[in-house]
Amino acid sequence: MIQWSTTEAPEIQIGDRVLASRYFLAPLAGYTQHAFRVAIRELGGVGLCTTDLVLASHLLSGSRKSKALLTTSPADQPLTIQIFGGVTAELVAAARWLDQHGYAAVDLNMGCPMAKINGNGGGARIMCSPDAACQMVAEVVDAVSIPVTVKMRLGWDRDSITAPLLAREFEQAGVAAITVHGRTRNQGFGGTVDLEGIRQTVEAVQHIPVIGNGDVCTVEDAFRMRQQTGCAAVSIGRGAMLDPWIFRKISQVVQGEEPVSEPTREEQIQFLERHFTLMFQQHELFGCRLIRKFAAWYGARLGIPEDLEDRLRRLESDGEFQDIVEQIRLRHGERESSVPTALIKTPNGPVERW
Ligand SMILES: Cc1cc2nc3c(=O)[nH]c(=O)nc-3n(C[C@H](O)[C@H](O)[C@H](O)COP(=O)(O)O)c2cc1C
Repeated sequence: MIQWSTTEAPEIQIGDRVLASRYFLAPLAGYTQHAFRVAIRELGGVGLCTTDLVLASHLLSGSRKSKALLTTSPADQPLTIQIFGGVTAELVAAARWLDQHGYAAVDLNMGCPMAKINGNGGGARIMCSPDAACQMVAEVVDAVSIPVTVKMRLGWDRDSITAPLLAREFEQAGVAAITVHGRTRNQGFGGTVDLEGIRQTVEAVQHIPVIGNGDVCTVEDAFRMRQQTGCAAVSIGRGAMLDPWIFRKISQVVQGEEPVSEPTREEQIQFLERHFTLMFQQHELFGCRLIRKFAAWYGARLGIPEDLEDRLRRLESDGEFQDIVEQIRLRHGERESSVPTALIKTPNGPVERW
């Protein structure tokens, strides 16, 4: 077990917000909707959640999809809204709209590697034009009174590592914090995270918190990220779907409550039920479709037998869900494989095709 100093304050300040924990849920488009955020917050230890990325022009036109992504509740705080787009005027207008409608913070996506996002001029593509990126960020910061943060990768490729330079410039422009996923755009989700690259970004700024991100799947990974990079906080994406209790466990270690407790069998089943209930409350029958993609992430961790994981992946109705849960209660842990099915599911193949 990697030890962690218990003398450090557990909370962190980003702009005018004081967050109770330094361990955040990273945005995962298609997964980190309201239902997942609330279900995971209820387990404890989450300092901040961020929405899936919302296209600025869709937010402004009030599209149904963007409204669903902006859905929040008192149980879903603190929350940051992430926007993206290649047109500065749209990003400025979207950030202003969020400010005027009571949202507490806005995050600009400069990290997404997907072709359709980069084709819009958004996502990681922006990092290729540092002057334009700085201008864009400065205009958004100047337009709002809420904290503006930026999520980025280390750069476009190995020969173009721009994160440290951009972080320094963004701090000057008034950005409140920066999250760095320790991979380049061309790495996609392959290879390993470059902790040295994150460290260089941490060292490039003067005061603002840098949040380290990438491949944190255990409590040890989280503390290693902090020790080796010096980052002020850690954001966890896929690791939270593979183990929704990761934040609670980190918080137990931070508070000196070792050994950390693993969720009981009943807690695991109740988590699945809670996530589904929240999803169904918001989306009704469509919630069944949305919960399907979690099956591959949850199966191994929640002790779901493979055949029931497969049924969850094809879920059609509330009644069927109740039946599956009843079966899981009877057959919890009866699995051939303890490797989560989802671990082979991140984008692969030539990067141009994503
Ligand atoms: C399915 C999926 C969807 C993602 N969606 C977003 C997104 O909407 N916004 C964003 O900034 N990053 C997004 N990311 C990147 C993650 O936030 C994170 O940077 C990356 O997965 C590395 O962290 P992890 O290893 O903890 O998952 C996504 C990643 C995945 C796998």
